[in-house]
Amino acid sequence: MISRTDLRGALPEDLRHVLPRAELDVEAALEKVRPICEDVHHRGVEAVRELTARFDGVELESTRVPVETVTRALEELDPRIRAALEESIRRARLVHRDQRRTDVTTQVVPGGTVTERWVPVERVGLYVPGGRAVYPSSVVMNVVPAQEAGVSSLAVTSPAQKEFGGLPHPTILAACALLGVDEVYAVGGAQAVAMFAYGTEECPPATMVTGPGNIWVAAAKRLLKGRIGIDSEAGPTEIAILADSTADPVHVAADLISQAEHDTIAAAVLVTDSAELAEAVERELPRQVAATKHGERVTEALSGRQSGIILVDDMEAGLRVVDAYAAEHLEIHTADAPALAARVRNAGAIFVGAYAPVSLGDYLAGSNHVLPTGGCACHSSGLSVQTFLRGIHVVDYTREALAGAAAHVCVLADAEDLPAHGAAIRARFDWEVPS
Ligand SMILES: NC(=O)c1ccc[n+]([C@@H]2O[C@H](COP(=O)([O-])OP(=O)(O)OC[C@H]3O[C@@H](n4cnc5c(N)ncnc54)[C@H](O)[C@@H]3O)[C@@H](O)[C@H]2O)c1
Ligand SMILES: N[C@H](CO)Cc1c[nH]c[nH+]1
Ligand SMILES: [Zn+2]
Repeated sequence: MISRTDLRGALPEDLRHVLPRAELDVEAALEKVRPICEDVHHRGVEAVRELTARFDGVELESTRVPVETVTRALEELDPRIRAALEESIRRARLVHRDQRRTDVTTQVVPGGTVTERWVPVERVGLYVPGGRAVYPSSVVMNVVPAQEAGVSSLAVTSPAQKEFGGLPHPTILAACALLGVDEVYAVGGAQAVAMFAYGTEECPPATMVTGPGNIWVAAAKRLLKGRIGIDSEAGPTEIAILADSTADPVHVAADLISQAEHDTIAAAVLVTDSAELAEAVERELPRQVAATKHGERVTEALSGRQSGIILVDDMEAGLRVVDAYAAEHLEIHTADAPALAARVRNAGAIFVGAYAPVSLGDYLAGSNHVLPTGGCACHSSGLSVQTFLRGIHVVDYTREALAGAAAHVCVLADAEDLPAHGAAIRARFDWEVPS
């Protein structure tokens, strides 16, 4: 069900070949999504409708969900789901509120200051997945940081669902209403990203698109980045677990399965220095998979090349492996988990010890679950308030402060053979700026 690679005795230099990502990677998907995005660019809403019919089997009359439908979804929401969503929102707000930035003014010289002013982007399109599973929790994870950042125009999009009359799943609509978002579209996949990038007759363009999605959504974000701002490439889910002999194989197997459940190309990786744990997890996986609802999907994900158990000599080697892999989620199940966690350099989010499973972070830890995948965790962060902010430097110098910098500016301008830069300084003074 899951492959095992023994790296004991020799850890190869290039760990990327040991831990390949899914066969169908974002780069390969780019060629498929390019014509989709071009079609939306040139034909607008007509193309979005046709693509929705092709990929989601729904003939949309309008891509926009009526506001009354969004409001009604909340009225009809199961009170237990409402209570859980409210608690999820409350905890996420606590964490994301603390991420807000204050403007900082630095006095560089008397009369010369630089202020970093934090300004939210104007309009964001928030993607909420809805293909194999539905993700009201991703409404919370997208909307809360955008709101805390002060974004004034928020639109949510999620795939049209055949069984719900071509609307996104009602719990997704209810979560939007709970958070005060009433601009919602029934569009999924690459065409949704293109809709926000170019705008259509029914959806004004956005400055930025964020949110998780499958390989097609991640590829569209990579393709249109620049035309529109994006967060990280939050594609097919990954979990890596770094564990020693103290780990409980039942917990480890359950957590691997919990994330394999997302997608047939989800990745579940165990890195351990304990052959006994590896064997116990190998025995435990089929037992738990047999009892899980999405067993077929989980089996495909676990048996894919992107998943596996890696045996290493010790935790030092284990750390090198997980850092090279840069997982979206990294769980640490070891004797001194906090100390080891503090040494990890590359991961979207780290879950410390036996009582912080990824499932907690998916819904209720207060942390954000929109996280970088495909190795992007070595250079990108998960979704946060910062994602929606731009730091603008405001430069304010008096005549005297400029005079104090003039000679150095002119020397550097000459050194770069850009004399007009120096001339712009000289033009402000009636004395000759020495060069
Ligand atoms: N990294 C993260 O933060 C994070 C968080 C939550 C979920 N996820 C991931 O999000 C993904 C959700 O995927 P999903 O499929 O359930 O929903 P999704 O909404 O991402 O994708 C569904 C859409 O994909 C499009 N599509 C389907 N097949 C296609 C094809 N062959 N060609 C082009 N477009 C196609 C359809 O238009 C459909 O609307 C999973 O991979 C999950 O692991 C990631
Ligand atoms: N594990 C996903 C992030 O990759 C997030 C999620 C939402 N719902 C359940 N799980
Ligand atoms: Zn999950």
